[in-house]
Amino acid sequence: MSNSTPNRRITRSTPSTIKDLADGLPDTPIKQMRHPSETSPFLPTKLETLLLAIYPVTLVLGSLFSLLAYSTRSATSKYNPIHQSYYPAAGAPSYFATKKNIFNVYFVKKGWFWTTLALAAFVVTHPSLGPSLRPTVTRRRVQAVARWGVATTVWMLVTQWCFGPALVDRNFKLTGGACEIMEDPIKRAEMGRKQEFFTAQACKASGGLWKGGHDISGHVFLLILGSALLGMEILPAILRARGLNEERRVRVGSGKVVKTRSIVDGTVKDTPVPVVLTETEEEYTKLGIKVAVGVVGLSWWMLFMTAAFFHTWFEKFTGFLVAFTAIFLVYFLPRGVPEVRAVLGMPGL
Ligand SMILES: CCCCC/C=C\C/C=C\C/C=C\C/C=C\CCCC(=O)SCCNC(=O)CCNC(=O)[C@H](O)C(C)(C)COP(=O)(O)O
Ligand SMILES: Nc1ncnc2c1ncn2[C@@H]1O[C@H](COP(=O)(O)O)[C@@H](OP(=O)(O)O)[C@H]1O
Repeated sequence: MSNSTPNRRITRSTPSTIKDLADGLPDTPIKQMRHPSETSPFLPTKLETLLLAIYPVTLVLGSLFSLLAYSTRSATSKYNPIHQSYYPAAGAPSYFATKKNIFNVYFVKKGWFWTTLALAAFVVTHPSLGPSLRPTVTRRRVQAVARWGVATTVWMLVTQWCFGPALVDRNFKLTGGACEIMEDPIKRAEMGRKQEFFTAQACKASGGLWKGGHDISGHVFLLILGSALLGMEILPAILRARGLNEERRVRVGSGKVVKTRSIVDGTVKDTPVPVVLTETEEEYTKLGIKVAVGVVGLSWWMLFMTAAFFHTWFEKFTGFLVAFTAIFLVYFLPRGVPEVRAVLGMPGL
């Protein structure tokens, strides 16, 4: 990747904004006011920070709602930490506080499928990745699938299978958890060797109680990771369609940090080339984005419901932390490490 052409910001002769002025100054107080993402490519831009902040805010508001709302205080059932829900379900404060609610059963419990479907719709229709609805293999499509592959691997290791039980189950056992029927020696003998590595799913399916350990919220993890993945993928397309400025920065081969909008086809350019879309491409742009926004919206609502009616504060916090680690790996690490970016790329770049 060439970086011999200087960045547009550096070549501009007359400063027109306070930020331009600050860029030309040594370490002055104005310069110190710069957003952290302007100095480290690993950090989210102002807009990304604002959007990602929705997650912790939702978790806090949902948890506060469960403490303060009349419906939860007056419910005939109380929150039961072993069942991780209001128990018995018949006295739950809301339809959304029951595990069998239709959105939980068909949307969250199949959440990775819906995330994959929405991403696939965006990848095959959006003109910024390749010709709409044509099976052409482009670099951007391959890299989008690679990012999905890394996120899917993390999702699988955390919630499904990690060379045996998933990480959430291993963590539960490591922190002192066990399946209650395993404590009965007769039942334990009946189960045999196959189920020695017990998982939450196997425990609950055998009528046991999965209790005692720390249970990272799988729902919080999945809903944040899936919706942030879709959000991060479509954000550059939305910004471009609205003619808004792109503020992401990346470290290039020489070690210099440049704005992504000055990179065109892997080369640092003086003037970004404007994107012109045909009418059909615009239609597909809208369709791919609408599907993704729909899945992101429903994920947000279910995250709010999970925060309000399920889990303890700490279980939600660890679910959030694991999801944000995965988001950092897939979307922020490549900005600062050109070698990782060569494989995973970046949405819209
Ligand atoms: C970028 C495009 C992707 C490329 C994919 C390749 C081709 C795609 C072509 C078409 C796409 C159409 C369909 C997608 C087909 C296959 C890929 C999907 C793979 C899956 O994800 S299928 C598995 C679905 N399962 C889930 O989603 C389960 C989600 N549930 C959980 O993770 C857990 O239940 C939990 C975290 C919600 C918590 O569990 P509990 O503790 O409550 O039990
Ligand atoms: N928003 C939501 N709606 C319904 N059930 C939810 C939920 N969030 C969490 N749960 C339930 O709470 C339990 C713990 O979830 P998790 O650890 O995935 O966050 C799971 O119970 P089950 O495993 O009995 O279905 C899950 O279905």
